[in-house]
Amino acid sequence: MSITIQNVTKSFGNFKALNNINLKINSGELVALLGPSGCGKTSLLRIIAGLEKPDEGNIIFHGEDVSGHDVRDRNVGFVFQHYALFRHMTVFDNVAFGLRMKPRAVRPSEQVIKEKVQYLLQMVQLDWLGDRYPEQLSGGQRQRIALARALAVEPKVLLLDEPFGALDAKVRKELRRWLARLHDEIHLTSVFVTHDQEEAMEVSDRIVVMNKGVIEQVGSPAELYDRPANGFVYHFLGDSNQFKVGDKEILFRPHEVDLALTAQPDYFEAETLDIRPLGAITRISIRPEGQQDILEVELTKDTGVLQTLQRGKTVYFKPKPHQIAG
Ligand SMILES: Nc1ncnc2c1ncn2[C@@H]1O[C@H](COP(=O)(O)OP(=O)(O)OP(=O)(O)O)[C@@H](O)[C@H]1O
Repeated sequence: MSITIQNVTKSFGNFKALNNINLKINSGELVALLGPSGCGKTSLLRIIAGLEKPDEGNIIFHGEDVSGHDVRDRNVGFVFQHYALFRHMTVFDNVAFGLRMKPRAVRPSEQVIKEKVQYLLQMVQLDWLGDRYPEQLSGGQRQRIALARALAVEPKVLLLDEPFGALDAKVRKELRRWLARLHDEIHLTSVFVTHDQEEAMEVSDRIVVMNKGVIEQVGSPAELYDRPANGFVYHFLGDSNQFKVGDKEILFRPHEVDLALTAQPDYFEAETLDIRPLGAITRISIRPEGQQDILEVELTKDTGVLQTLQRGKTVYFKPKPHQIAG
C-alpha cells in the first residue's frame, strides 16, 4: 500500500504546524519522519492515520483518496509511545481485542483468533507471555505486545510514533534492530516518527527530515549523510564542527580531520584539551590557535598519532570539509 501526501497544510490557531507537505511513500517501505521537537512529525502521522484533518491537501492510499475517510476505514495500525495496553486483560486478550471487536459478519471464529494470536506472539517472540497481565511485563515487552496488537487486524499501513521513546538506551537499540528485521520479513508500509537521528538511520529505508512544518530533504540514510541539501540537514544528521578560516566558516564532521604532531602545509595549529578513548574510536577535543570554539576530532583507536598525542600539547589539524549543496 503506497501513501501519497499531497499539498498538506495544517494550522493550529495562527500557527502553521505543516506547510504544504508533499511526499510519496512506496509500498512496503519503512520511512522515518525525523526532526526536532515541534517540527510537525506527529501532526503529519495523525493526518495520515485520519486522527486529524488537514486544512488543505489530500492523503491517497494506493491511488484512492482517503482524505474523507474516518480513521476506522483506513485500516492503519498504530503504536504510540504511551499507548497503554488494557490493564485488566491478559497479553493474549490484548492482542485478540481488535479481532474480537470486528463486526460479526467478518469476525473470525475463536479458534482462528487463537491461532492468529499465537502466531503474532511468536512473531514478536513473546509467545510464552500470553497469560500475563501488562503490569507483569517489562517496558520493551509491552511495546512488542502493542505492536502485535496493532498487527492483529492486518493493517495496510503501520504508524509508529516514537514507539521506543520511553525505554532505556539498550532496550531501545535492541527493539529497533528487531523492528527492522521484522519489517524485512513482513514488508508492511510503515511510517515511524523519531527525533533521534541514529534511530532513523539504523531502521529506515528512507528518512524525511522535517523542520518547522516543512520537509528539508528526503533520502536514504547514506544520501542524507553524504549529500545533505543544506546546513540544517547536515547538523541534524550527526555531530559537526564549525571552524573559521579568515572570514569563511567551514563545516566538517569529527572523523573528517587529519591530525599531525608537527607543522605541515595546510594544517592549522591547536591545543589538545582532552583525549577520550571510547572503545573503537578515540575522541580528541582541540582548540584552534586564536579561537574560542572547541573542535571534536574522532580517530580510530589504532591511529598512529594517538601513540604520542598528549593533553595540553600542540597538535596540527587539517579538516576535510563537507560540501553542502544549496
Ligand atoms: N492540538 C493542537 N493544538 C495546538 N497546537 C498544536 C496541537 N497539536 C500540535 N500543535 C503544535 O503544532 C506543532 C507541531 O506539533 P507536532 O506534535 O506535530 O510536533 P512533533 O514534531 O511531533 O514534536 P515532538 O517531537 O515534540 O512530539 C507544535 O508547535 C505543537 O505545539
